[in-house]
Amino acid sequence: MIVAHNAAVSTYRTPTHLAIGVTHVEEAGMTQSYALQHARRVSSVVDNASFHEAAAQARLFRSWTRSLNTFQLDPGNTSGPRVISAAELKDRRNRAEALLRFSSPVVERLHGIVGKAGYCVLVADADGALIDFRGQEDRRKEYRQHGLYHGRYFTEDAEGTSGVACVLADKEPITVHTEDHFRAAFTCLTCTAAPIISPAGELTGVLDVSAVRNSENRDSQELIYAWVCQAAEMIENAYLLHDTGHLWTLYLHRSQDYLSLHPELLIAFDDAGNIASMNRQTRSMLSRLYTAIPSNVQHLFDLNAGQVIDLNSGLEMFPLRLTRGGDRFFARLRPPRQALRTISLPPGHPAAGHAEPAARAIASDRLVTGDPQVSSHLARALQIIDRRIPVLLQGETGTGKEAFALAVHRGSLRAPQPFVAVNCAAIPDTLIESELFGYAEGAFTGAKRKGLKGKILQAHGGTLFLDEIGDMALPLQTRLLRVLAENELVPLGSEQSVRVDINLICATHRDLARMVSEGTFREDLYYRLTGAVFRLPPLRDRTDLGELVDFFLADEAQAHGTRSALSEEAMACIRRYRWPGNVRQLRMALRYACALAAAQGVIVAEDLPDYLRCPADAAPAAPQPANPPVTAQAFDSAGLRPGELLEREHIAQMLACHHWRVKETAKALGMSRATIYRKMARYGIVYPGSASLPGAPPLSQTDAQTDAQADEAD
Ligand SMILES: Nc1ncnc2c1ncn2[C@@H]1O[C@H](COP(=O)(O)OP(=O)(O)OP(=O)(O)O)[C@@H](O)[C@H]1O
Repeated sequence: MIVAHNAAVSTYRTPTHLAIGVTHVEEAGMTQSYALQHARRVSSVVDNASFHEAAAQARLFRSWTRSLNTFQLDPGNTSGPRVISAAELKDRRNRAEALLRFSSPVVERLHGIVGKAGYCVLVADADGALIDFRGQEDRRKEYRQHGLYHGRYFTEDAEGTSGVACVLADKEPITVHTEDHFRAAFTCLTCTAAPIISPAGELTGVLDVSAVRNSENRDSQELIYAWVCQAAEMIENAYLLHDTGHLWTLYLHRSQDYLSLHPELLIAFDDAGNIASMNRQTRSMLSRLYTAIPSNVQHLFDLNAGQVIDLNSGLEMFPLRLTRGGDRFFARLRPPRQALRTISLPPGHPAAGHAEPAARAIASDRLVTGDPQVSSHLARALQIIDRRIPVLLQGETGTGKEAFALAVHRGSLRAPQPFVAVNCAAIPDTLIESELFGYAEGAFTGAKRKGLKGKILQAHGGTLFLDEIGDMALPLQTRLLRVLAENELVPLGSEQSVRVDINLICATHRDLARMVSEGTFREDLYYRLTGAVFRLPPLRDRTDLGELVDFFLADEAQAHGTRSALSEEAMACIRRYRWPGNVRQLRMALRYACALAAAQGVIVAEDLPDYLRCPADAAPAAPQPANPPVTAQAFDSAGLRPGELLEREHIAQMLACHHWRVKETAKALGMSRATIYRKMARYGIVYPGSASLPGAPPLSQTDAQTDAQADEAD
């Protein structure tokens, strides 16, 4: 940072209340006389209104005038910009998480283009605080010394004219080249900045590309100017596309080749054609054509929303002509995301009043939420997830706890960051510690040479999903508690703690409260995990079975190219069954049926798995598997809850259907082999005619590990 050593009284006109002097900074190579000279020039220009009237120059002149007259700043001041505290920077970055999420990849790319030429790339928030920085490693010190670093604060009222300050004032891009800066401290900088406007039309940030001691003239910045404007537009478009996922979005370009790569125009509208949002290019083009920009697509294209949607059906691209001006475009229409439509709650629903803005509600297009209980849970989870409230999901096996957790992650601000899922029951106790916490180089014999980054650290910045948390051993619970309390972890064999920042979602089918009272689950951890608790209903209680069936049939069709329909008889079988394996079992059953029915295209009852087939005239209330598990009657039901009893029954059925081959059963159930072994041990499911599990003892560390590895390889 620039350090002021000395002060000398200047002779130029100074703001009346300031007993100013020119501080000179030898480290920055700036002399006192230079600062004085600059200050005189600024004063004289403002006093004599002698700036050129070119648009940008006029903006600079206005900014100089405000800096000198309104804010009473000293143009001869050579000290650096105000630096905000680390805590304030963190807070600002948190508040601008959405902006950073969309700007980060673009900033990275832009830096890849301009970095080697000596430019750094910065993002300022809407108040002018620099919250993101990319610069060449070997120039960092220099950038920092001149205020081009995160944590610096560039507002016009404090630092006078600068690229960021001008954009904040006028919401227009600008290049502020060397002596265009108001304060002498910044005249060695060349800054080109552009606004980043949110889909709601508000200024949310500023993208800035700057260099120190750029020897080129101002015209040389034209290319940088074009890049910065284009990059800012890319950020805005990404923001808009994310924000309007619940709407129809038209992508338009004059050339069909560029339509997918880089659409010129983006217009988002609802089912009635009301335009909810458009990108900057659309806005500027339409404002040239209309005095007031039309509010419905019908006025733009002479086609109502329904006709535009019809044009799109079955076509990847279609032509569209603007009514006014007659420009022709190639168009693509993105339909609203399904999840958003299914999770919108009816007015009067307890969660409806608190609905977040639509963009936040985009949870996933991979989760069926037609059941009101599921949709209400999802809406609430999305409302709290960005507030660092840990979520606990409860529900029987296969009810979609992991799918739900993933949807919540995808609808959170952390969506671009990793989602890391760990099944605490599937990893042997002896391995789970290193899996979760990682270990340092050479931590123990057999450790990987370079150490291992544990799952918790892999989830840094994103979401960690701990499935079957009730199966975590007490010592590990203690370690996890420490991580959650301190936001730090120490990998095995390391002495250094590492900071971690995660959203935590846990799941269990166990009764954690009961485990706490029995002393098998730590009470303090229980309260840490249960910021919000959602119980996912079993499939037999869900009202959206039909939607789930459609969803899985569509999924199969997409994977295999042929769409199968369900006969009424087959659907009746599906409706009658109790689904102990829940949504997972339904998915696998439909996959099986689609494979058998592939040729004829209609799934009949005979195509369904044995356990599902039931004659229409003898619909059983309880499952009557074609191949009943030999050992079912040997189960000890003591201590198992209804959901667990069903799961036990389901796994036993599936094992019997698959001739007790664990690998195939695991595949059919969509579980890992290690999980099947665990569940067999837990529920006391034994191989027919045997007192132990099939094959070698499955729960030995090596076998379960080998199975887990094999599952990963599968
Ligand atoms: N609402 C849903 N919409 C679409 N697919 C779903 C839904 N719920 C579950 N699934 C699918 O069902 C399968 C099982 O779901 P998932 O693994 O999330 O269940 P789970 O409750 O976590 O199971 P477990 O308790 O055994 O860990 C997955 O393939 C998942 O994608």
